[in-house]
Amino acid sequence: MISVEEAIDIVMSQTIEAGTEKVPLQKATGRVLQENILADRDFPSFNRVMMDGIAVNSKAWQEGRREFYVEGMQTAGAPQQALSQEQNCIEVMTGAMLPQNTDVVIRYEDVKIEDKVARVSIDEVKPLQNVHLKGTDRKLDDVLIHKNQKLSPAEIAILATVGKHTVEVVRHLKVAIVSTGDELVDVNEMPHPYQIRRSNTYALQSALQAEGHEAQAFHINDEKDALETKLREIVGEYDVVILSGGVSKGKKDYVPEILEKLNVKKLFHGVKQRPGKPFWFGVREEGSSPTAIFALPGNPVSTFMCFYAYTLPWLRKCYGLNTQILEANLAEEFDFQPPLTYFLQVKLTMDQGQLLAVPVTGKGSGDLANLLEADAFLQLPSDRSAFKAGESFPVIQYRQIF
Ligand SMILES: Nc1nc2c(c(=O)[nH]1)N[C@H]1C(S)=C(S)[C@@H](COP(=O)(O)OP(=O)(O)OC[C@H]3O[C@@H](n4cnc5c(N)ncnc54)[C@H](O)[C@@H]3O)O[C@H]1N2
Ligand code: MOO
Ligand SMILES: [Mg+2]
Repeated sequence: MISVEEAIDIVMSQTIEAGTEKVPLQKATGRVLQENILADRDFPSFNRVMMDGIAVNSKAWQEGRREFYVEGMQTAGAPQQALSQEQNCIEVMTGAMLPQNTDVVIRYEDVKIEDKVARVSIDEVKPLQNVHLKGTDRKLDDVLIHKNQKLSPAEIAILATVGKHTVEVVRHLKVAIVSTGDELVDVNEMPHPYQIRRSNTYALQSALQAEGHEAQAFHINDEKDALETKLREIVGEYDVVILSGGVSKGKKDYVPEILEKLNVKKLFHGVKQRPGKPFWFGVREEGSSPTAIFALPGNPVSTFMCFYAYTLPWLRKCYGLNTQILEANLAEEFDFQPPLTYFLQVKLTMDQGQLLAVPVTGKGSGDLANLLEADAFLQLPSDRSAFKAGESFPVIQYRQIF
């Protein structure tokens, strides 16, 4: 059996080259950009009025004029007008082009308009006040967003403004999630006393969805022929296969032998950790592109933990993204004797700017209801058995709490 550190190194060394694809802007959030985005015009692209009010010529102002005849109105979305007489003004709206022959905008709040004459009630104006000058934010052809940037709503706004209705991003790998087990029925079914509803595939699909990722779910019973036939198809078609169950010592735990029969190269089986000890990982190099296979132990908390500790950081790395691992302080002392890395379930709180982890142990890796009580797993190293309050350890969060 290998250590958690070795298992992580092996998994992370097996990233898949995802390639690129084009997606519509509305589907681009969370994706990793694969092109540089340039300004298609100056920002702003014209001298833009910043306040609703009147536009005047500063020369007239300097000569002492405080009353201006209103010549017309320049609204947003209309071609630029020109002030014909320097002593006059034009009413202007936010987002409109500043009329030619004007260079100062005075807000309606500082003006009283009666009988087409605007009387200004302030004593001072600054040159170009309330004017957003063409090209002052960014210039035509400036690089606005660099390749490899993960797209958030801020980048989406910029992509929209430069007219990118489709965007080149890192391709999403095709992910299959497969539950195995004769005891499992689907959510819409009523289980017999000896059955349960399958929850792992839904949990994994949801965890991927939270990451903006789609995945197809399958179920296979504990039958060698069915496993071989269906897994052959799935492994042939998908880039990533996440299995749950059938990897331990049971008489119907066929998954490892079937995967090896399908020429999936086993990279490890068994990790010195709790939960998730029987975790199996391998790759199939056959065909045009490799397939990575995460065969996670079926106990719900094990499946859950292994996905967040291994599969998710691996998937992000395939897309050129890092998984930042925070540390949290243990809130109370904790003992764990076996020489295994213990992923302790914890409830996270914030204490004077520090993450604090309160143990909520639950009843083992079959106790999926305990996932509701915790937010994260605190990774306690295998080389010690006593952990003191206040010590800090890496934390793998599955619930975003802040
Ligand atoms: N003799 C030994 N027995 C077991 C060992 C061991 O070392 N020696 N390891 C235990 C550990 S640790 C784990 S974890 C489990 C892993 O079991 P499998 O990966 O073989 O999974 P199954 O046997 O198929 O199922 C285990 C458990 O999980 C439930 N399950 C499975 N899939 C789902 C699902 N999609 N949704 C909800 N629940 C699921 C299943 O009903 C079982 O209760 O093995 C221990 N045994
Ligand atoms: O590894 Mo198992 O996940 O402890 O129950
Ligand atoms: Mg089993």
